[in-house]
Amino acid sequence: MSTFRFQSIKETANRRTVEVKELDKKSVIFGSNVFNDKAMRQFLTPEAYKAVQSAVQHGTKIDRKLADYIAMGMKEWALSKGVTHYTHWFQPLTGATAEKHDAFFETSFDGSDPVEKFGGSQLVQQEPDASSFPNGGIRNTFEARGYTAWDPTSPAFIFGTTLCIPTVFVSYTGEALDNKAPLLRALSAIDEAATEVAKYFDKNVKKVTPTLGWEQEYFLIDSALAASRPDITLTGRTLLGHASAKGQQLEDHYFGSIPTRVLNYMRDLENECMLLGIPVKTRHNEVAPNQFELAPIFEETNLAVDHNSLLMDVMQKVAERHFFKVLFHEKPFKGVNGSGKHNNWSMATDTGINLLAPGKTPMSNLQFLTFFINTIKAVYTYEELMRASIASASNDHRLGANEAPPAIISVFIGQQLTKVLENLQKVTDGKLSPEEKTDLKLNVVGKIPDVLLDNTDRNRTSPFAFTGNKFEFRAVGSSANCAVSMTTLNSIVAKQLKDFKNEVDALIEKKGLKKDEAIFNVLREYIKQTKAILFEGDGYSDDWQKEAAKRKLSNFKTTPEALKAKVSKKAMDLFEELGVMNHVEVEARYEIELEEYTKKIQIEGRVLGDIARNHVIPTAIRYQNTLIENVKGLKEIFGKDFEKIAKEQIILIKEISGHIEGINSNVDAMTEERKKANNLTSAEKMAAAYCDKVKPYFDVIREHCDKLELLVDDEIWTLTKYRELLFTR
Ligand SMILES: NC(=O)CC[C@H](N)C(=O)O
Repeated sequence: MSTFRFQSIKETANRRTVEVKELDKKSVIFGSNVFNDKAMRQFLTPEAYKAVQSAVQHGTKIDRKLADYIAMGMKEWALSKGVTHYTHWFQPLTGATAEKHDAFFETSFDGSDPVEKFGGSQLVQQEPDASSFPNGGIRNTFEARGYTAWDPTSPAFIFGTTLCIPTVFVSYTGEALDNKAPLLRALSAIDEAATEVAKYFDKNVKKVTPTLGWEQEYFLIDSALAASRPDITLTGRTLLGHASAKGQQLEDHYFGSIPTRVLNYMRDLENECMLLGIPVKTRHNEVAPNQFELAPIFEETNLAVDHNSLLMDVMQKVAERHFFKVLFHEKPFKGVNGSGKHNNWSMATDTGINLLAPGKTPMSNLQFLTFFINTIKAVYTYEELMRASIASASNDHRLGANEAPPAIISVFIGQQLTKVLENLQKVTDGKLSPEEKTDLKLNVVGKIPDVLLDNTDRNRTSPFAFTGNKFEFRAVGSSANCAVSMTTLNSIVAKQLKDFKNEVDALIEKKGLKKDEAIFNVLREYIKQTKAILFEGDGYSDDWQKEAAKRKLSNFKTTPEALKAKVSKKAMDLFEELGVMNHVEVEARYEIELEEYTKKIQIEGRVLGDIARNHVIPTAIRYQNTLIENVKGLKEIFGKDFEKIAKEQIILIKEISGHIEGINSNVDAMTEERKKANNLTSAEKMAAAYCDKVKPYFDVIREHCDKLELLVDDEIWTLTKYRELLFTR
């Protein structure tokens, strides 16, 4: 009997739900562990409070003395909540979060004067010895050390007994070594560009804030079952396993009643989120068995990104209390839905207007159309960069099936807006007659209903869908740090809005057009130019693949191919012009992502070889020996008639040998390809070799293993099966 598998199943079957401590109402506990406005007013001097506010709102610098006062207040607040340590909390280019805790506690060298200390210098800047994080050559090239610097726009928070201070991670020469610094620069670029355009419609606008509401999909697997699978433990996904007879075909899990054990986990998690100020709102069962989703209320993008990164960490920690393991991988199980992290994005003005929501007047609708069409134009111009921004080894498995968008980037806008764009396209070139203006006001911009048909989920195959008052970037993967896709999206729209402003101003100045005439003229041209990116149909159909090729849209199915757009001249120019990243920072990220891809496939290859040889083959041989014994016995009893009686067993014995041979020869061939790939010197070539030469063996090896799973006696099969992983909760 394969003890580990059955022990795990038994352990899971005996699980009790873990009780969750009831806390006060959400509105009462929300943000209790955040150094938010309320805490700041209580613990900071008025000058210190003002300094933080001004840094948050206007990006002003905080002087050293005030930093000392802020640190003091922060420490007092933290100590009042039983905190012992502090850490600069940052997001290195591993995609995860990083922290190194230091105690407040200090003594003099002879052990006297023990005291809790935390000064402005510790708050503002730290130099973690973080030399082992990926840096893509930045730090070697410049021999620069890295340091973390306080980001006052994202408030400090307490997790456990540690005060966490959100920071950027940069080298002494100024290059960003993390995901947050470029994001902050992109957010500032779009603020500047969008504010200028918004001023066409309302002179009072002083700031535009991009907003983000992510939806986090995930799988929840019992921790004992997860631990029984080396592939889940080491790669976050199953590398083999025959499909369960029942999967998601009955659609009985989606939005179904949430299993009690899971619900308790969710409640516990939500309590933690409330304390941390993460405004989680929605929870439900997703489509695949054991798949779930959690979504917050949208927030300012920097905060939303921090909250998502923090959440992923908290989710795993809370899961341990409930004997679950969270799988964030985009495709942990073959044949059922994968997990996305749909990024709902919009822009809001400091006057309280959502720039992607239609308004009540023709002018506010023209404002909406301006931002709407500019976003479409940005995606059209930079579709390859958008694809690159969501590329990863794990997302490659998800794209193109089971309600995840294909690798071709397109924009879905729905019928109503398609018609509006068709009409706008007919606007006269140059000056407009009074009749035409009235007609436009009444019948085009005046006809956009203030509540657009909610298109959410209407087209699940669209990578970038307009959903009534925001765009939903559906292609983002569940394990991704949203900073990467959000840096790209906000940068491309910033650049587009800058160009738009220049074009409109030129028409006003040089051709003497009125402001609204100029806007109509530029938008008309954009509509004509960007048609290729609009697509309303089935993203999975072969017709779309052909049609997209005709429209010259990119269709990069794998990460190494897709990533190339990141270092194209077009991308470098974009990021450099906006001051988001210089070419060193862009190239470093490209290199890091290629290396990450290579390493992930390398690890998967090794794990698969190991499981196939050390679990599957020995088990298959054990079963084959039983069959051989059986055949021998039959021969002993039945003599020459045994062949007829043992016919099926003999076929099975041969079949098993065939699969064993299939596994062995392909694992050997895969290992050979890995060796060859490892000898390549460029990161680009190595990633391509792992993708094109090594990875194709995964399916072949898996096929043999999965066939054997069906043949071999269930009692001795060592690997926990799909039906057990997906249906035991
Ligand atoms: N219901 C849904 O929206 C499913 C989305 C799907 N899980 C994805 O990969 O994006």
